[in-house]
Amino acid sequence: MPAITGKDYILRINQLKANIWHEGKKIIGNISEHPTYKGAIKSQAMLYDLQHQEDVKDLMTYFSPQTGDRVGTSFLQPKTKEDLTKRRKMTMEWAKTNGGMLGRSPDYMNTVLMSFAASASILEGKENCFPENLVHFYEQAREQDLSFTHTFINPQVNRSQLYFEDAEEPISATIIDKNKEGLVVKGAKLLATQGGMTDELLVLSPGGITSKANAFAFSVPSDINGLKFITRESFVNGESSFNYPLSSRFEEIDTIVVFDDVVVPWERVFFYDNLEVANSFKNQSAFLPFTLHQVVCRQVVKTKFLLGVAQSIVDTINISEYQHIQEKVTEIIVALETMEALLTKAEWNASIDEFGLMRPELAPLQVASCTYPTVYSKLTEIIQILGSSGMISIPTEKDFNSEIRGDLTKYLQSATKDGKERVQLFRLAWDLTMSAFGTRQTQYERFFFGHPIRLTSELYHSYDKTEYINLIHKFLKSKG
Ligand SMILES: Cc1cc2nc3c(=O)[nH]c(=O)nc-3n(C[C@H](O)[C@H](O)[C@H](O)COP(=O)(O)OP(=O)(O)OC[C@H]3O[C@@H](n4cnc5c(N)ncnc54)[C@H](O)[C@@H]3O)c2cc1C
Repeated sequence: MPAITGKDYILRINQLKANIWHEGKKIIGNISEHPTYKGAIKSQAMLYDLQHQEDVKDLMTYFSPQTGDRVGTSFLQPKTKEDLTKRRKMTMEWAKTNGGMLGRSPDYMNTVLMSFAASASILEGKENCFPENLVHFYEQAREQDLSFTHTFINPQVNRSQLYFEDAEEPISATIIDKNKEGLVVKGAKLLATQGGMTDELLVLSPGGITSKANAFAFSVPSDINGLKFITRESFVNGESSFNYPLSSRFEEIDTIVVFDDVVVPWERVFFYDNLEVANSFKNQSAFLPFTLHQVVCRQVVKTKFLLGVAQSIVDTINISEYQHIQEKVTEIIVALETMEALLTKAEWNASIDEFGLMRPELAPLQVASCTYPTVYSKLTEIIQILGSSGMISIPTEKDFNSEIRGDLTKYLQSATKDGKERVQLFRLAWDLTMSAFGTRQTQYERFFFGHPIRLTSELYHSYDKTEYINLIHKFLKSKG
């Protein structure tokens, strides 16, 4: 099956019947109709529909090298700068439909898989490694347009560097047995965003592991025997897009993943029991530059969304004459231009890598990923400050449909909008920055790619500083 439509996606996800636990109960019935999942599933379905929309289908798809069918552009292994540009435009096209709020739109994980498969040669000849499984699985995912979530973080039991898990039964997902069908895995992983609403779950060991039993990479269908998703509390307060413009549409539920003796079929195993590979594959592969490229594209779109909300508030209550307001909006402009400049530099300096991919320059993308986790929370704070009490005086759609409508329309009017239009804007600003959905977005941007401190440390170690050291040596030797 080539690039799917939204209907295909919904049908497949409903058929899966993954084992999902929500508020103490197992979800029974169609997941696409469940109040917590339905908004995000519908929004994700719209992304798949774009792959078939006449005016953008050439951007959203390309012709499979295997079948000649149209397949999703996020699976494209870029060989030229044009390919890389196409990938950027595709990600931005998808992100525009949700203001960058869907952190795990399918292009994120498709990019992860694409980059891993392109780097499969790293695994060749290494113990307990199956590069051919990885390549074959990528091809299958591309041809069937499979959707993915992933999980790699172990439960937050004890993060001391000296901690070694020695519980009787595994807490972190662990290989407890091997048989002729595959690996037997027991334990848990935190966390999987969109858990239960994707075809597949890609499972990887986190960096810095010390036990072979925790060293693995594989993918399993979301409904495989023994796999359980446990959701957090839902942040969907209702279906009204007036009241909850973002959470009603883009709530990507986060889940804890439990493996109860899950048998991972051998053909789905990419590597296991190999500490050296588990701790190095991610960074040696093309994962970082390509995944960060997708991430920064989405974050640029998200920053534009924030800027649009901020300036709309400024115009609506007419506060643009104040210098500190100008300074605050300018801070968002600076963030946007900085992120775009970093993205442009990464693409400008792209070059063919050892896997034959047109790889964007890594350092500017790393800089973006070190910057955004701290900048994003400042940007949301700016919106809270601009909106002030307006973020609180936000009656609901029901109020506007009641007999007090007249009061609200009159007393909540603004310089440029009637009461209802003004409240609609402020409800958006609230859902973006203050609701449970909004604060989760902030936590997501802080942590979804790992600890900010680890990201800075990685940049420190990978950044080539030789030229600058030589400059100083030369300077010190020179005479005035
Ligand atoms: C909204 C959201 C969605 C997510 N979605 C996914 C997903 O879909 N799939 C997935 O696999 N992961 C996901 N994650 C997990 C994410 O990758 C982790 O949050 C991140 O890697 C940090 O790990 P942790 O949360 O376990 O924090 P911890 O490691 O427990 O850190 C807690 C605190 O201690 C500090 N700390 C811990 N160890 C060290 C150290 N060695 N050096 C310095 N400081 C340290 C951290 O900086 C942090 O401040 C998601 C996270 C969030 C918040």
